Amino acid sequence: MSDYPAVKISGLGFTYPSQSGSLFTDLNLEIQQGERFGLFGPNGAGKTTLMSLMTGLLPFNEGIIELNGQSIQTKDKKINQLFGYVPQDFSFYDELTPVENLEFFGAWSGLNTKQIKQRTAELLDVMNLTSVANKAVTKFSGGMKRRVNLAIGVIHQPKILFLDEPTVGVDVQTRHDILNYLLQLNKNGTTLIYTSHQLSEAEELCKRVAMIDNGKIVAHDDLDKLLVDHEQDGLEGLFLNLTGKNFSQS
Ligand SMILES: Nc1ncnc2c1ncn2[C@@H]1O[C@H](COP(=O)(O)OP(=O)(O)OP(=O)(O)O)[C@@H](O)[C@H]1O
Repeated sequence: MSDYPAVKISGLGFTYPSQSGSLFTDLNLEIQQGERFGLFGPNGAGKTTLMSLMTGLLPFNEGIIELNGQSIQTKDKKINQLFGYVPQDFSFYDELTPVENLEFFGAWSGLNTKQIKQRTAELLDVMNLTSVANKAVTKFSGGMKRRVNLAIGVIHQPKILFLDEPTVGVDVQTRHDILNYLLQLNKNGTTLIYTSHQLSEAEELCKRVAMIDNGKIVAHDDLDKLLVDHEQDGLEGLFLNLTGKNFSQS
């Protein structure tokens, strides 16, 4: 494991071209190796945008974002192999089967044929998708699609995994299975960087959190410590205390 933080953001500035003001100004954040880190905030706070910046999907001009000590702005393909991204919107090809999707994204992330075959079989099993492995994803339920989305994000065994609302629209059993899988990945050394509006799930998964409001980080610490410091017994109260906004309405 390297000595670098998993993520280091220094002096980040970002403005959407269509917006008048900056969303982020001089934003700084460090996430250490092996953390289970949650990024929370009201609708429009900037969580998805920050994920897109950390994963290089959105370009920026001000500041530096490093993953394991490497700038995300480098053109080196190795940095893409370092992290996985499970976006809120499904990122697979609907008309393809889970096997075809995993083969495609496995090759895209640099795996060889043997590795792709092995990882595809493993992930179909772990995600309980073996019986539908050769059926087009378009006919799947929301929960099955979430599992395909997650499998694609982890096919290359990334060291850092970004997850944007990975359990939206899934049933209790699927949520439980996904959370257990993520905890297992973290035990084996994967850094998890997660955002969600499911607070009970977040409390279960995240050890360290940052609260973001209007593009500013208003708190960043161990979840347990923040709860004690702000005399709260859960993320819902903490959120209200820090942002003045009700999470369930955000
Ligand atoms: N493509 C875009 N072009 C212009 N403005 C955008 C774009 N995407 C997001 N924004 C604006 O940037 C701000 C942050 O949005 P973002 O989606 O990052 O928030 P969020 O915290 O992820 O919200 P949510 O909880 O609703 O997913 C909002 O004011 C939003 O309107």
